[in-house]
Amino acid sequence: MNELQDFAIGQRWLSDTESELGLGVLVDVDERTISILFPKSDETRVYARANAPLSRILFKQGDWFTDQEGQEWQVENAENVHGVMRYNVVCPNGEQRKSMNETRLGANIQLARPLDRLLASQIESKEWYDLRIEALLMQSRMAISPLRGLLGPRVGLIPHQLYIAHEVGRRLAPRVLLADEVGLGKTIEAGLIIHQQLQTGRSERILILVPDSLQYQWMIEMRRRFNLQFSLFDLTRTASIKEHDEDTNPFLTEQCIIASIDLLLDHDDLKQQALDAGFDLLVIDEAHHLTWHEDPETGEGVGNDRYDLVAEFAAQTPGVLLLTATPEQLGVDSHFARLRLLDPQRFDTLDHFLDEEAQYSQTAQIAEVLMSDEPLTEQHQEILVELLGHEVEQDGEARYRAINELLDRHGTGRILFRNTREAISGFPGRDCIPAALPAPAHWPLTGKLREQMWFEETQLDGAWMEHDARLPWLMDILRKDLKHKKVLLIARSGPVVESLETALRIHGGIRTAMFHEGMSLLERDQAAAYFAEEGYGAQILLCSEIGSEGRNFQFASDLILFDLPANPDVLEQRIGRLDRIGQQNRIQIHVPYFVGTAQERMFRWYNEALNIFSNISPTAQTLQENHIVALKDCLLNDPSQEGQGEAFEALLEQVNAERMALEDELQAGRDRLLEFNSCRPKVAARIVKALEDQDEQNPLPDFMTRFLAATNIDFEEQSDGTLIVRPSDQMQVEGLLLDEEGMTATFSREQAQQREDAQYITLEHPFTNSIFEMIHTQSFGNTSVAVLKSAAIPQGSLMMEMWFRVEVIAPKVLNLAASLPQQLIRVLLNENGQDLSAKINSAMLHPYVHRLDMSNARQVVKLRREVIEERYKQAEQLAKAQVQSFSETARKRYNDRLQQEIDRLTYLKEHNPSIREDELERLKEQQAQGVQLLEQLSMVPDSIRVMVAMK
Ligand SMILES: Nc1ncnc2c1ncn2[C@@H]1O[C@H](COP(=O)(O)OP(=O)(O)OP(=O)(O)O)[C@@H](O)[C@H]1O
Repeated sequence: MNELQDFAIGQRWLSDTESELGLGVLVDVDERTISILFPKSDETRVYARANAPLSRILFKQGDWFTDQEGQEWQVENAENVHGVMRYNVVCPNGEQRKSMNETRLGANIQLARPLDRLLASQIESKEWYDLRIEALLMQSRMAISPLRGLLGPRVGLIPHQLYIAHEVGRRLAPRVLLADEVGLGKTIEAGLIIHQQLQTGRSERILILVPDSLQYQWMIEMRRRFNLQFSLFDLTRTASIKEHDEDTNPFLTEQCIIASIDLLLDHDDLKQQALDAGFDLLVIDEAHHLTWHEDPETGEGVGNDRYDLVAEFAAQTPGVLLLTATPEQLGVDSHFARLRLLDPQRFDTLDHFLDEEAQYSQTAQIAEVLMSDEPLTEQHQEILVELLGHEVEQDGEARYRAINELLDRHGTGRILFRNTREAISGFPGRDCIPAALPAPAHWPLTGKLREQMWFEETQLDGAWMEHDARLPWLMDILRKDLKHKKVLLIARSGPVVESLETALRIHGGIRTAMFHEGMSLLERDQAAAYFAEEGYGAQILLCSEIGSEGRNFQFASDLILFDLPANPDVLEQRIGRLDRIGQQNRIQIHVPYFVGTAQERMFRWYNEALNIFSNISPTAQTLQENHIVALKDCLLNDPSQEGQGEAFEALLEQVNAERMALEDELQAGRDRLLEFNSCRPKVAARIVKALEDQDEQNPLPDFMTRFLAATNIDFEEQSDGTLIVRPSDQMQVEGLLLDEEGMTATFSREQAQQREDAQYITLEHPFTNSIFEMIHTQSFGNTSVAVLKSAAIPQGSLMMEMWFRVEVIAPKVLNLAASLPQQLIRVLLNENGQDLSAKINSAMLHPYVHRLDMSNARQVVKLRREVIEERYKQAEQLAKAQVQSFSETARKRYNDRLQQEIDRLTYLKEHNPSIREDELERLKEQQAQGVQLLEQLSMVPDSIRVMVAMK
């Protein structure tokens, strides 16, 4: 078999990465894409023509194949007719000859049967055989592992993230709002979910829409941490695709795409094409920009353009992840509307939502009791009967189950995840360092708030700097206290940042970098990199407000707020650039303000009323909204005027008291419940432990070094434990994902996080997968003849070990293989046909098996051919019988597993309308389809080893 590059309809192709789909037929081809129908699994896939992971299947004279009716034929000769092969074939008894197109080939394809190879003296080395079996065993364990999709990512094991990933990543078509507080790892959670969805085949086409300033960061994060190659679609990219072919839909040329949401907002044609292309999973970052409100007059909902755009996509995409650290930033209306995007049936009207919110407190209170050691009183039991329909026993287990039941019925429980810093330890904390400066002589003390707060923004030429005390103050601290520090400065506007940067660089001789909306994306990323550079990098990065979202600057711990934003959530986003996972030091927040101006009052509002600098404040946004009118009054009016000063002091005091009361209330109430739902500590701890165990007992390092040595791939162990792996001229295998220039590899999670230049090699890394895939699809090590050193067995007699793979040909999305009791069957027979499979396992046999030189090995096969064939037939029969029982077990398991889920959802649906009807329907369909497909397991002979007993 070999590859032909020209495509023609009717050709047969096999997926390199998913051979279980069976043999596909090319059904459509155009300039950029090809479509392959896989009849066995009834799926059509569209691939980019340039890099389709497919192999053309061709047969040569003497090869055997099976046609669509299951009839076997041997090829006598073949000719190429307009790109499609026409085979002249003969049936096994030679009585019938005919000519048929390759289109008539059956979809089940068997590559290089091990027995045929063995009998043809194609004998492989003992090392290769051992490696093959180890790889198959690792792969089959992975297929049924609950950790699938969580092993590969280069991330630290952070419980709340793993909990969410585990909970959401396994869902079919997950639709959730990831709303952890700023900097707790929502991008990582989304990446973990995406990774699981892709690994298990639940999603294949993914679209990530982000603000344009975050596109590269997302692309890099997906590649660096998850080994996922997302393509960045901007105007240049889409235009260049269209240049080649006007009619191509660019969104069909790749499976995983990142684009700026503005690109689709500004270009209707692209938006339409993205909609037409269709995706399995949609991810929206910074989702607080999607806003919505109910028109008080008409009662109609009105969304902004972003909301409407996402609503269109969300309506036709099965999976949707929305990410925001500040879900209620723009009010409860928008929060409700975003939940409605995810589940329109459940969140039907705003009023209904508000009513329900009001009732959560009862649920929260009783959940609190259940979580504590407090005994359940009669009164508690009454509430529980009302909420759950039954009483709850006092023991821990029953209480835990009851909490789960409550959580399942809690309104947003299944779709909203919000972890807070309070619940997650390890953040070093923050200090506020105010700098009270004299106001410039003509600073406005009356008039518009905009001018009283940010007068510099009205002077685009930078003239304000001449009299602004913040500039000398800034130069001074950068030269003294912050001399050897990395400093992030954020101001609201681009022009202000530009003027400041020029002044610091030219007049202050300070190494600066800048980041604002007037710069190209590339320039911004370069600036961020210059700032991150140790040693010679910039001392200060000056950002406009766009730098306050999503970026990672936790290597710095000094933040200068050159001005204060109008909104507490925006302020939290700013601080969040530094106050993130990975921050090692207490964060120093420097806040200059002009004494006696609105700036001072704003500072005091944030500091004394909302207490936002020293702690993330979950109530700040709501409090500000509630007091916005009084606050505006106080900000606008000079406190030295009569009565104003007292009014402001009173407001600060009142709101501070309210804040503390509200925080106490939240503490006692609903947020604890939401927190518990967002991370159930026991479950999270179990996942972390399982991953730690896997890291500790990882079989991969040993396997990999032996594999590299056995296949002549160059590798060198470094003193720090990393490996440098390079392809060599003598390399004995093909098809591995290894670049010409090679790679630095590490197997250690810890090292992988420090050494980003090193590939983190895991069971899910593309390189490992390419080895497994090569083994799966090629004959690597699938025959072996060895010596069995044992005095207990008659000398010269044979023992045979044969492996068969059990495969389900089905759409990957059903994940049926996970229900098989095993994916491999091993049969061990002695020469007389005694079945020793159960008695002697591989590990027991291993120490007794030794190499046999090739010429003796060939002799053995030649002389003992009959016995070998006989035992092989027997093994096949034994394996077939097992496959039958596997099929029954798998059907029962699959059916039961889905039935449990269906029962749970049906039951919950009676109590909690947050269960979507289509979720239930989908499960039922999946159950029926899966059970049916599991009836037809196929058994593929994988490998064979003949052992000769010698002393
Ligand atoms: N499990 C992890 N292992 C290693 N690094 C992590 C992990 N989780 C988060 N980080 C790092 O912490 C920082 C914050 O993570 P991330 O950007 O995902 O947070 P976020 O919640 O999306 O932030 P924001 O609210 O600012 O958008 C990032 O630099 C990320 O790389």
